[in-house]
Amino acid sequence: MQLLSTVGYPRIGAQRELKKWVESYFNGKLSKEELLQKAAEIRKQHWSLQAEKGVYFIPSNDFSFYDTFLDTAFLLNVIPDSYRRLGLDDLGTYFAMAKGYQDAQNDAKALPMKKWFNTNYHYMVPMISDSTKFMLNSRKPFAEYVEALGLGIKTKPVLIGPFTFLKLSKINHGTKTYRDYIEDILPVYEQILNEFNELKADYLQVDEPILVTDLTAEDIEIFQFMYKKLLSKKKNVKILLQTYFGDVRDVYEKLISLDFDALGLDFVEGPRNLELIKQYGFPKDKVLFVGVVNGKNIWKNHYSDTLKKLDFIAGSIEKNRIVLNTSCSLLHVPYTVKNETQLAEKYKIHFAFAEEKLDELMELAELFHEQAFEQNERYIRNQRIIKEKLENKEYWYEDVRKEISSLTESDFQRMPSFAERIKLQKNALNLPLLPTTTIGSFPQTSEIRELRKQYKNQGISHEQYQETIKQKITELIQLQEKIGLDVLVHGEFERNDMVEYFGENLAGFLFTRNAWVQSYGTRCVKPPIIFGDVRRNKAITVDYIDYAQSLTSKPIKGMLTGPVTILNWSFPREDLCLENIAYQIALAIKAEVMDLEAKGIKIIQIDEAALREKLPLRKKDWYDEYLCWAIKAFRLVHASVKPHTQIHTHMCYSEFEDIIKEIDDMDADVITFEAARSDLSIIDVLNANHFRTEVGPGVYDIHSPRVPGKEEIEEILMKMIHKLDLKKLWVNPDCGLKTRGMEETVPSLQHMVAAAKDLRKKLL
Ligand SMILES: CN1c2c(nc(N)[nH]c2=O)NC[C@@H]1CNc1ccc(C(=O)N[C@@H](CCC(=O)N[C@@H](CCC(=O)N[C@@H](CCC(=O)O)C(=O)O)C(=O)O)C(=O)O)cc1
Ligand SMILES: N[C@@H](CCS)C(=O)O
Ligand SMILES: [Zn+2]
Repeated sequence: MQLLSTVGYPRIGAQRELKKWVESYFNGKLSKEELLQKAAEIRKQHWSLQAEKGVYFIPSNDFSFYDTFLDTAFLLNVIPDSYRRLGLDDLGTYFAMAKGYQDAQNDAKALPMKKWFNTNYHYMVPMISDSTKFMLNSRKPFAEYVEALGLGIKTKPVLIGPFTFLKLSKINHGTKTYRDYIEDILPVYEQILNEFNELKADYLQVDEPILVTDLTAEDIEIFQFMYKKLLSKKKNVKILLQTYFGDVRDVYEKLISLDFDALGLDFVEGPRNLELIKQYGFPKDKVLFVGVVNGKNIWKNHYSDTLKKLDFIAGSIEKNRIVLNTSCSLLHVPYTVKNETQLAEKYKIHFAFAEEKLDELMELAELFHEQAFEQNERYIRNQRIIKEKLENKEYWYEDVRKEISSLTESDFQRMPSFAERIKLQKNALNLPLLPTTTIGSFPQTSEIRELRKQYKNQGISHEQYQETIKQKITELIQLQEKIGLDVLVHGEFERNDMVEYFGENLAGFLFTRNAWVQSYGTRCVKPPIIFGDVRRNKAITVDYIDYAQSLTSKPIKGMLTGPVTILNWSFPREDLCLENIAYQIALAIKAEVMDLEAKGIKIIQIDEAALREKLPLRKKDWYDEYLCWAIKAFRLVHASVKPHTQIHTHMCYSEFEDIIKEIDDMDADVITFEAARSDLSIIDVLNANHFRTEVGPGVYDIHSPRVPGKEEIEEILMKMIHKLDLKKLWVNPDCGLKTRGMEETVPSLQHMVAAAKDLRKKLL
């Protein structure tokens, strides 16, 4: 029988228990001992479930209180002095790195956070400097291995590999590169290997996902050097080199020649891995962990397609050296379909969340071994469900399809040119120099969330809900006027999430009650599911935004989420063309834009927070596979507005260096984005590329409760002014304020407005 494996399992709990416990610990409502105890209980549940479902290679050390990359930094003692100096206990230091720490004496910023490859998960970026002393600083991987053994479960401990760790860390030293830390990091990994050897672990999973990205000749040489050295110290514990999110074309030949015991390859996002096996073969002394169950999407596995892949692989490798695996960690999918009690069975049959994916592994193993698998009832059922999905006409909109097929170039081209319309907009808006604004959301207090819960559970009527939201909007308009902001927002109080909310209000989407996925730390998202064609049947945001504008003479910025972001933060159908889905969503959001404009809204922001995220991991695919339609989808949304309507967009992450021209080509009038957490490096990029669009690089980081001082913001603005055209500069935070409390939001915005006002005086 085929052995089964998972790369990792979700850890937040089926009802987000871990998130709630950690937050209770932050609020002082749960003691450290209670938190540790509850964490052990949830780990036990995950291990036991996987054992029950027949998984042989069950991961351990995939659990984390915040992020496994941060755990690795902590394990390797990559802890900057600024956190050590706080004198906190281990857990306190760990959370200070995650969230920042501020008290009367101390002010430590959180570590930077970045997107984990092309997912909506964020990892904490370790900071390596000359004072970093690599050494074993935590017992976590060993303790969890022993904990599982105590339950009678022998796990496969999981570690981020040294190569990926160094490549994704920030080296805080002018001249040094990651290469300079190889000799420091390897002895710690050697020690880890030795300890697992002493603990008699069978297999250690070492994750090196960076191998699926473009590597230079130097990278490859370093990778080889590191593993030759490390593997030469290997004893009994076997090493599984695990990759995911793509293929390993740059290093496959090296991987098969190194002394790994097993390789883990992704055959969902890395179809080219099949060709590599065919072309170069697969050594007789290794085991192949075959990632065929998609760890990133929630659609049922297409057994017939998967069995074809497995058959192909079995042409080069005997079945007893093949382990059936998930394509990546199941961290990126929700827990179980079972908890979707409000979703009709006719939809649910199409989904496999983490728990159901374990069943899929088991069924695939059975089918893989059967000569006559086509007669197996599991196979027949799977074929029937897939067919039903393809033929389903419930969300099939001929009008939308027709509109898309008749689009011409002019539908993507806004007129007149940027230079002409920006003048008209400046006259119409009459804003001061360095206009101040926010990104859209204001604190989502527990009061608002509780209100929405009541509404969803039919505890209050639609009118009561709407009334209270409008009350909140009224208070927020007054607050923003008092703070002195120039362009106001309605606060997004009616939205559970910037994507899920639109999914709930567009035909073609399904939404869930419990399908939570971790985004960062304790923060989760519930991606809507794109089930068919997308259409806007009714206006979505117009009523609230129109109401907000009726309360003030200052401009209200109408707030929408863009098509690429809605697509990227949903679970799209795997059998439909992404470009087409993006255009369908674009037409729906365009209708919303036109309605807002008709109501007299002068500024409309179309957030494309996730545009950068799904850029293919291989540079050569960037344009043809993605940007060519992603940029067009955005342009389609706003191409028809009047010249004096100002279009803003927002992106949370500043790693735009290589696609800066394409971002300018989105043809927005203003773009706001994250900058504070990335040392304002984006400013040089904008400067060097003569960026045309007006810009609002964030002046403070909203991911931490830390309140920035007025002088600090002024200093940041001065740096921006030195490099960017003063007349094109906006002043705003990095991102929306939904995760913050009012207590820090108000002083932060007051400082921001005061800094802008002071500078205006100085500069005029
Ligand atoms: C900008 N970001 C976003 C990303 N992806 C998205 N889909 N959306 C984003 O905004 N990716 C990149 C970043 C990630 N950033 C964040 C920031 C904040 C969160 C977050 O706060 N998530 C919330 C859940 C939000 C939500 O859906 N809330 C619902 C349900 C609220 C709830 O839990 N209700 C309780 C009752 C009330 C209570 O006790 O508070 C319940 O049902 O029991 C809502 O508001 O209605 C989180 O809690 O994690 C995510 C990503
Ligand atoms: N308008 C959204 C963008 C977040 S990326 C917000 O302010 O939360
Ligand atoms: Zn943002």
